[in-house]
Amino acid sequence: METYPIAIGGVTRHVPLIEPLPGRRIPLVEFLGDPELVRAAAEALKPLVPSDTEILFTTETSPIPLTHVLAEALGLPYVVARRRRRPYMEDPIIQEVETLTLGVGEVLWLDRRFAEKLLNQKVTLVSDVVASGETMKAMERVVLRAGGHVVGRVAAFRQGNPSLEVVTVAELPVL
Ligand SMILES: Nc1ncnc2[nH]cnc12
Repeated sequence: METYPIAIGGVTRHVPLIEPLPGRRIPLVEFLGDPELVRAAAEALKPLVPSDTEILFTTETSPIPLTHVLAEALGLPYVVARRRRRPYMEDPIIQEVETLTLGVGEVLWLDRRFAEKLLNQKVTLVSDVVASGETMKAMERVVLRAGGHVVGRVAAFRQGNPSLEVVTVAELPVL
């Protein structure tokens, strides 16, 4: 399989090049199962999180370890939006995502007991890769609908030109 070198915080990985849509090849970032890469990215992101942040907000799945390590380093709690409905969810916030970066339509689900943690809180959104920006936009909608305030948006990697302002550490090419 063809690979591409990505680097963040002094750590390099040779990751698969995938073609989610014809004619558009992207390096596939994967934080799951890679504590060294997660730690390097979290260290690099830490100073970029606004200092008035009270809670972090992310989505399944790859950004979870990154957000966990970042939350620990900052001493902050975090909340995770799911990408599927879970049977135990009560009165969840359901938010559509208009994303085609990975070739799939998405929906974010946030159980009410976690939505309540965002109420009146200053929230920073955390992602692994921001490409179109549509996932971040949907995350922002979830926070607003939960009664929180977005004070920051951070992602480890930027790819192309996201449609909203996001602070990132490193750049990924679209090949
Ligand atoms: N290149 C990428 N790797 C992993 N997740 C992504 N989400 C959007 N772009 C991605």
